[in-house]
Amino acid sequence: MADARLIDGTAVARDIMNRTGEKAADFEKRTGAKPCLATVLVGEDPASVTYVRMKRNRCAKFGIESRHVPLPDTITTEELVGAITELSNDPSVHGILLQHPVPAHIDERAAFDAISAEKDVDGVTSQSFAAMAFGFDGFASCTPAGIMRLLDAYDVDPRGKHAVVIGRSAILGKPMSMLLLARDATVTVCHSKTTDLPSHVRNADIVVAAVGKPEFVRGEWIKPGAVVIDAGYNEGNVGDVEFDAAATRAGLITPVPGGVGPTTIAVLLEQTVTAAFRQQQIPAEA
Ligand SMILES: Nc1nc2c(c(=O)[nH]1)N[C@@H](CN(C=O)c1ccc(C(=O)N[C@@H](CCC(=O)O)C(=O)O)cc1)CN2
Repeated sequence: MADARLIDGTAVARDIMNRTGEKAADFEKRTGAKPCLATVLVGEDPASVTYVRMKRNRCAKFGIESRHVPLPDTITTEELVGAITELSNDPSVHGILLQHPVPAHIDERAAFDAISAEKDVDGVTSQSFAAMAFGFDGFASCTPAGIMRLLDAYDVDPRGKHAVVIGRSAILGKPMSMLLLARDATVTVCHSKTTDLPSHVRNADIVVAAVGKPEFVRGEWIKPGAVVIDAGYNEGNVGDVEFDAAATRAGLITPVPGGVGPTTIAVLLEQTVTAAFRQQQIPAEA
Protein backbone atom coordinates (compact mmCIF):
# COMPACT_ATOMS: atom_id res chain seq x y z
CA MET A 1 0.00 0.00 0.00
CA ALA A 2 1.36 3.42 -0.96
CA ASP A 3 1.72 6.14 1.65
CA ALA A 4 -1.50 7.90 2.62
CA ARG A 5 -2.59 11.27 1.25
CA LEU A 6 -2.27 13.98 3.90
CA ILE A 7 -5.38 15.87 4.97
CA ASP A 8 -4.37 19.53 5.06
CA GLY A 9 -6.28 20.97 8.02
CA THR A 10 -4.51 24.30 7.76
CA ALA A 11 -5.84 24.82 4.22
CA VAL A 12 -9.40 23.76 5.16
CA ALA A 13 -9.29 26.10 8.18
CA ARG A 14 -7.99 28.96 6.01
CA ASP A 15 -11.04 28.68 3.73
CA ILE A 16 -13.41 28.69 6.71
CA MET A 17 -11.59 31.67 8.24
CA ASN A 18 -11.54 33.73 5.04
CA ARG A 19 -15.32 33.39 4.70
CA THR A 20 -15.76 34.05 8.44
CA GLY A 21 -13.62 37.20 8.21
CA GLU A 22 -15.82 38.55 5.39
CA LYS A 23 -18.95 37.86 7.46
CA ALA A 24 -17.43 39.52 10.53
CA ALA A 25 -16.68 42.64 8.45
CA ASP A 26 -20.26 42.61 7.15
CA PHE A 27 -21.58 42.32 10.72
CA GLU A 28 -19.47 45.31 11.79
CA LYS A 29 -20.66 47.37 8.80
CA ARG A 30 -24.30 46.67 9.67
CA THR A 31 -24.14 47.07 13.45
CA GLY A 32 -21.09 49.24 14.16
CA ALA A 33 -19.72 46.54 16.49
CA LYS A 34 -17.53 43.51 15.96
CA PRO A 35 -18.77 40.00 16.83
CA CYS A 36 -17.45 39.31 20.34
CA LEU A 37 -16.16 36.06 21.86
CA ALA A 38 -15.59 35.87 25.63
CA THR A 39 -12.75 33.49 26.54
CA VAL A 40 -12.92 32.15 30.09
CA LEU A 41 -9.74 30.55 31.44
CA VAL A 42 -9.57 29.12 34.96
CA GLY A 43 -6.01 28.82 36.26
CA GLU A 44 -2.80 28.94 34.26
CA ASP A 45 -2.33 25.50 32.74
CA PRO A 46 0.35 26.21 30.10
CA ALA A 47 -1.34 24.26 27.28
CA SER A 48 -4.68 25.98 27.96
CA VAL A 49 -2.97 29.39 28.08
CA THR A 50 -1.49 28.63 24.63
CA TYR A 51 -4.80 27.44 23.14
CA VAL A 52 -6.68 30.49 24.41
CA ARG A 53 -3.95 32.76 23.07
CA MET A 54 -4.19 31.04 19.67
CA LYS A 55 -7.95 31.56 19.62
CA ARG A 56 -7.65 35.24 20.58
CA ASN A 57 -4.93 35.87 17.97
CA ARG A 58 -7.13 34.27 15.31
CA CYS A 59 -10.06 36.47 16.45
CA ALA A 60 -7.93 39.61 16.13
CA LYS A 61 -6.77 38.60 12.64
CA PHE A 62 -10.31 38.06 11.33
CA GLY A 63 -12.17 41.04 12.79
CA ILE A 64 -13.65 39.42 15.89
CA GLU A 65 -13.31 41.02 19.33
CA SER A 66 -12.19 38.72 22.11
CA ARG A 67 -12.87 39.59 25.73
CA HIS A 68 -10.61 37.63 28.02
CA VAL A 69 -11.83 36.57 31.48
CA PRO A 70 -8.93 34.98 33.43
CA LEU A 71 -10.03 33.45 36.73
CA PRO A 72 -7.93 32.03 39.60
CA ASP A 73 -7.78 28.27 40.06
CA THR A 74 -9.14 28.79 43.61
CA ILE A 75 -12.52 29.83 42.22
CA THR A 76 -15.55 27.78 43.30
CA THR A 77 -18.10 26.21 40.96
CA GLU A 78 -20.69 28.75 42.16
CA GLU A 79 -18.40 31.69 41.41
CA LEU A 80 -17.53 30.33 37.98
CA VAL A 81 -21.19 29.69 37.17
CA GLY A 82 -21.88 33.28 38.32
CA ALA A 83 -19.19 34.71 36.02
CA ILE A 84 -20.46 32.71 33.03
CA THR A 85 -24.08 33.65 33.75
CA GLU A 86 -23.04 37.31 33.68
CA LEU A 87 -21.51 36.82 30.23
CA SER A 88 -24.62 34.93 29.10
CA ASN A 89 -26.68 37.98 30.11
CA ASP A 90 -24.34 40.56 28.52
CA PRO A 91 -25.75 41.64 25.13
CA SER A 92 -22.33 42.82 23.91
CA VAL A 93 -20.97 39.23 24.13
CA HIS A 94 -22.09 36.91 21.31
CA GLY A 95 -20.14 33.76 22.10
CA ILE A 96 -18.63 32.19 25.23
CA LEU A 97 -15.72 29.77 25.41
CA LEU A 98 -14.82 28.05 28.69
CA GLN A 99 -11.42 26.46 28.13
CA HIS A 100 -11.34 22.79 29.07
CA PRO A 101 -10.08 21.31 31.39
CA VAL A 102 -11.03 23.25 34.51
CA PRO A 103 -9.44 22.34 37.89
CA ALA A 104 -10.69 19.05 39.37
CA HIS A 105 -12.66 20.63 42.25
CA ILE A 106 -14.96 22.42 39.78
CA ASP A 107 -18.13 20.87 38.39
CA GLU A 108 -17.31 21.37 34.71
CA ARG A 109 -20.76 20.25 33.52
CA ALA A 110 -22.45 22.88 35.71
CA ALA A 111 -20.05 25.53 34.37
CA PHE A 112 -20.59 24.54 30.71
CA ASP A 113 -24.36 24.50 31.22
CA ALA A 114 -24.29 28.10 32.51
CA ILE A 115 -23.50 29.15 28.93
CA SER A 116 -26.74 30.17 27.23
CA ALA A 117 -27.57 28.01 24.18
CA GLU A 118 -27.43 30.92 21.73
CA LYS A 119 -23.89 31.81 22.92
CA ASP A 120 -22.60 28.24 23.10
CA VAL A 121 -20.33 28.65 20.08
CA ASP A 122 -18.02 25.90 21.42
CA GLY A 123 -20.95 23.44 21.45
CA VAL A 124 -20.35 22.15 24.97
CA THR A 125 -23.70 22.51 26.76
CA SER A 126 -26.14 19.66 27.41
CA GLN A 127 -28.64 21.52 25.24
CA SER A 128 -26.20 21.71 22.30
CA PHE A 129 -25.39 18.01 22.73
CA ALA A 130 -29.09 17.11 22.59
CA ALA A 131 -29.53 19.27 19.48
CA MET A 132 -26.58 17.48 17.87
CA ALA A 133 -27.99 14.06 18.81
CA PHE A 134 -31.52 14.78 17.58
CA GLY A 135 -30.55 16.89 14.56
CA PHE A 136 -32.09 20.12 15.91
CA ASP A 137 -30.66 23.53 15.16
CA GLY A 138 -27.76 24.36 17.51
CA PHE A 139 -24.01 24.83 17.65
CA ALA A 140 -21.92 21.69 17.23
CA SER A 141 -18.92 20.81 19.35
CA CYS A 142 -15.97 22.46 17.55
CA THR A 143 -13.45 19.62 17.19
CA PRO A 144 -16.00 17.06 15.91
CA ALA A 145 -17.58 19.69 13.63
CA GLY A 146 -14.12 20.56 12.30
CA ILE A 147 -13.46 16.86 11.64
CA MET A 148 -16.69 16.64 9.61
CA ARG A 149 -15.44 19.62 7.56
CA LEU A 150 -12.19 17.77 6.90
CA LEU A 151 -14.08 14.67 5.73
CA ASP A 152 -16.27 16.80 3.45
CA ALA A 153 -13.29 18.70 2.03
CA TYR A 154 -11.71 15.37 1.02
CA ASP A 155 -14.99 13.88 -0.29
CA VAL A 156 -15.19 11.24 2.41
CA ASP A 157 -18.88 10.34 2.71
CA PRO A 158 -19.48 8.56 6.05
CA ARG A 159 -22.72 6.95 4.79
CA GLY A 160 -22.57 3.17 5.17
CA LYS A 161 -18.97 3.29 6.40
CA HIS A 162 -17.82 1.69 9.64
CA ALA A 163 -16.46 4.49 11.83
CA VAL A 164 -14.55 3.68 15.01
CA VAL A 165 -14.27 6.54 17.50
CA ILE A 166 -11.69 5.90 20.22
CA GLY A 167 -12.58 7.98 23.28
CA ARG A 168 -15.88 9.00 24.85
CA SER A 169 -15.24 12.47 26.26
CA ALA A 170 -18.09 14.97 26.39
CA ILE A 171 -16.45 17.45 24.02
CA LEU A 172 -14.93 15.00 21.56
CA GLY A 173 -15.73 11.27 21.44
CA LYS A 174 -19.45 11.44 22.29
CA PRO A 175 -20.37 14.35 19.98
CA MET A 176 -18.14 12.89 17.24
CA SER A 177 -20.11 9.66 17.32
CA MET A 178 -23.38 11.65 17.07
CA LEU A 179 -22.22 13.62 14.03
CA LEU A 180 -21.01 10.49 12.23
CA LEU A 181 -24.27 8.71 13.05
CA ALA A 182 -26.23 11.68 11.70
CA ARG A 183 -24.36 11.17 8.42
CA ASP A 184 -25.34 7.49 8.29
CA ALA A 185 -22.08 5.90 9.40
CA THR A 186 -22.18 2.70 11.47
CA VAL A 187 -20.41 3.90 14.59
CA THR A 188 -18.48 1.95 17.21
CA VAL A 189 -17.33 3.95 20.24
CA CYS A 190 -14.31 2.40 21.95
CA HIS A 191 -12.95 3.40 25.36
CA SER A 192 -10.70 2.32 28.19
CA LYS A 193 -12.87 -0.72 29.02
CA THR A 194 -13.13 -1.93 25.42
CA THR A 195 -11.75 -5.44 25.02
CA ASP A 196 -9.57 -6.10 21.99
CA LEU A 197 -9.39 -2.54 20.64
CA PRO A 198 -7.10 -3.58 17.73
CA SER A 199 -9.80 -5.85 16.30
CA HIS A 200 -12.28 -2.94 16.22
CA VAL A 201 -9.76 -0.61 14.57
CA ARG A 202 -8.83 -3.30 12.00
CA ASN A 203 -12.48 -3.25 10.80
CA ALA A 204 -12.77 0.53 10.55
CA ASP A 205 -13.14 2.50 7.32
CA ILE A 206 -12.84 5.71 9.36
CA VAL A 207 -10.84 5.89 12.61
CA VAL A 208 -11.11 8.91 14.89
CA ALA A 209 -8.51 8.79 17.66
CA ALA A 210 -9.45 10.96 20.64
CA VAL A 211 -7.74 9.24 23.54
CA GLY A 212 -5.19 11.78 24.77
CA LYS A 213 -2.31 9.27 24.84
CA PRO A 214 0.66 9.80 22.53
CA GLU A 215 0.86 7.30 19.65
CA PHE A 216 -1.63 5.00 21.39
CA VAL A 217 -3.15 3.78 18.10
CA ARG A 218 -0.62 1.50 16.40
CA GLY A 219 -0.03 1.75 12.68
CA GLU A 220 -0.39 -2.01 12.22
CA TRP A 221 -4.03 -1.84 13.42
CA ILE A 222 -5.08 0.36 10.49
CA LYS A 223 -7.07 -1.28 7.69
CA PRO A 224 -5.42 -0.62 4.31
CA GLY A 225 -7.04 2.43 2.69
CA ALA A 226 -8.81 3.64 5.86
CA VAL A 227 -9.29 7.32 6.72
CA VAL A 228 -7.38 8.13 9.91
CA ILE A 229 -8.27 11.24 11.89
CA ASP A 230 -5.94 12.05 14.77
CA ALA A 231 -7.66 14.35 17.27
CA GLY A 232 -4.95 13.99 19.91
CA TYR A 233 -3.21 17.03 21.39
CA ASN A 234 -0.34 15.69 23.45
CA GLU A 235 2.72 17.49 24.71
CA GLY A 236 5.28 18.21 22.02
CA ASN A 237 2.64 18.23 19.24
CA VAL A 238 2.40 14.44 19.16
CA GLY A 239 -0.91 12.89 18.15
CA ASP A 240 -2.74 9.78 19.39
CA VAL A 241 -1.76 7.79 16.28
CA GLU A 242 1.60 6.26 15.46
CA PHE A 243 1.77 8.46 12.38
CA ASP A 244 4.59 7.03 10.24
CA ALA A 245 3.40 3.44 10.52
CA ALA A 246 -0.28 4.38 10.06
CA ALA A 247 0.55 6.45 6.98
CA THR A 248 1.96 3.39 5.20
CA ARG A 249 -1.49 1.72 5.41
CA ALA A 250 -4.12 4.51 5.49
CA GLY A 251 -5.68 6.11 2.39
CA LEU A 252 -6.01 9.52 4.05
CA ILE A 253 -4.53 10.72 7.33
CA THR A 254 -4.40 13.93 9.35
CA PRO A 255 -1.01 15.14 10.56
CA VAL A 256 -0.35 16.61 14.01
CA PRO A 257 0.14 19.56 13.85
CA GLY A 258 -1.76 20.86 10.84
CA GLY A 259 -4.75 18.49 10.88
CA VAL A 260 -7.65 18.64 13.30
CA GLY A 261 -6.37 21.54 15.48
CA PRO A 262 -6.70 24.40 12.98
CA THR A 263 -10.28 23.46 12.02
CA THR A 264 -11.29 23.35 15.72
CA ILE A 265 -10.46 27.04 16.03
CA ALA A 266 -11.91 27.94 12.62
CA VAL A 267 -15.29 26.40 13.52
CA LEU A 268 -15.28 28.22 16.88
CA LEU A 269 -14.84 31.57 15.14
CA GLU A 270 -17.34 30.72 12.40
CA GLN A 271 -19.96 29.84 15.03
CA THR A 272 -19.19 33.06 16.92
CA VAL A 273 -20.01 35.15 13.85
CA THR A 274 -23.16 33.09 13.17
CA ALA A 275 -24.21 33.66 16.80
CA ALA A 276 -23.67 37.40 16.45
CA PHE A 277 -25.93 37.60 13.37
CA ARG A 278 -28.63 35.49 15.05
CA GLN A 279 -28.60 37.57 18.24
CA GLN A 280 -29.03 40.76 16.20
CA GLN A 281 -31.70 38.97 14.13
CA ILE A 282 -29.87 39.84 10.91
CA PRO A 283 -29.99 37.17 8.23
CA ALA A 284 -26.37 36.37 7.33
CA GLU A 285 -25.64 36.32 3.60
CA ALA A 286 -24.27 33.03 2.29
N1 LIG B 1 -13.52 24.45 25.54
C1 LIG B 1 -12.68 23.71 24.80
N2 LIG B 1 -11.57 23.21 25.36
C2 LIG B 1 -10.74 22.43 24.62
C3 LIG B 1 -10.98 22.20 23.25
C4 LIG B 1 -12.16 22.75 22.69
O1 LIG B 1 -12.48 22.56 21.48
N3 LIG B 1 -12.98 23.49 23.49
N4 LIG B 1 -10.07 21.49 22.48
C5 LIG B 1 -8.77 21.13 23.04
C6 LIG B 1 -7.62 22.04 22.79
N5 LIG B 1 -7.76 23.06 21.74
C7 LIG B 1 -8.63 24.06 21.91
O2 LIG B 1 -9.05 24.43 22.93
C8 LIG B 1 -6.86 23.11 20.63
C9 LIG B 1 -5.67 22.44 20.63
C10 LIG B 1 -4.78 22.54 19.55
C11 LIG B 1 -5.11 23.32 18.46
C12 LIG B 1 -4.17 23.48 17.30
O3 LIG B 1 -4.52 24.15 16.33
N6 LIG B 1 -2.99 22.93 17.36
C13 LIG B 1 -2.03 23.12 16.29
C14 LIG B 1 -0.64 23.04 16.83
C15 LIG B 1 -0.38 24.12 17.84
C16 LIG B 1 1.03 24.54 17.91
O4 LIG B 1 1.63 24.82 16.89
O5 LIG B 1 1.51 24.63 19.04
C17 LIG B 1 -2.24 22.04 15.23
O6 LIG B 1 -2.79 20.97 15.57
O7 LIG B 1 -1.88 22.29 14.11
C18 LIG B 1 -6.31 23.97 18.45
C19 LIG B 1 -7.18 23.87 19.52
C20 LIG B 1 -8.82 20.95 24.53
N7 LIG B 1 -9.61 21.93 25.19
